[in-house]
Amino acid sequence: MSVTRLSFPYGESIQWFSPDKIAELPDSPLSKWLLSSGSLTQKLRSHCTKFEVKVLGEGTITPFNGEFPNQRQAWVREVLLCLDDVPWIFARTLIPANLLDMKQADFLSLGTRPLGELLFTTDDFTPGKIEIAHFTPCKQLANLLKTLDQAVTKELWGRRRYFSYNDTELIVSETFLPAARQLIEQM
Ligand SMILES: C=C(O[C@@H]1C=C(C(=O)O)C=C[C@H]1O)C(=O)O
Repeated sequence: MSVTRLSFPYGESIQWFSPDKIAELPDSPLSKWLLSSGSLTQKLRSHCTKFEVKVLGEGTITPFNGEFPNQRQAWVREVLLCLDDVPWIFARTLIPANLLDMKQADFLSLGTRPLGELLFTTDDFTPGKIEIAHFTPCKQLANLLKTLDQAVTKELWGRRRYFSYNDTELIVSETFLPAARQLIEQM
């Protein structure tokens, strides 16, 4: 899989909704994955022999309009979570500058370790609300999926979770790629 950091960021401006505002969530088990609490990494690891985080890019950039209210800039980390060499999740994490300052070593040294190892192994971060989106990728994300040979035949589903740390919070969004949806729907 040859993706380049030159195209970072891959994320797109997406409309997120509270789950109860979505007329029709996808059939289970996908909706169970979208709404599941706990570490997604842990859940993914139980469905593969080889779990890998491929970092697409990280850096301080401007979030999309409305993506991260009151944050003109944020540390953004985009990764692919791969199960047995198949990319399942495109994840985009937004970390506000004040939180990055407090936990710089943790976040900047993550590399190919999953963020979940940081968020779920200490009591520092409190999981908050989940929002859901379903969308047709265009531009960067669509191009990324082309390079991954994952044709988009139907809308993608994603979720984003808020994690609070003292009086600030980070946002983790996870988009389920076509390969993941196909395999989850066979479960
Ligand atoms: C938040 C978690 O961490 C996962 C790992 C990520 C990363 O390494 O950037 C991003 C999103 C998550 O799916 C988790 O495991 O639930």
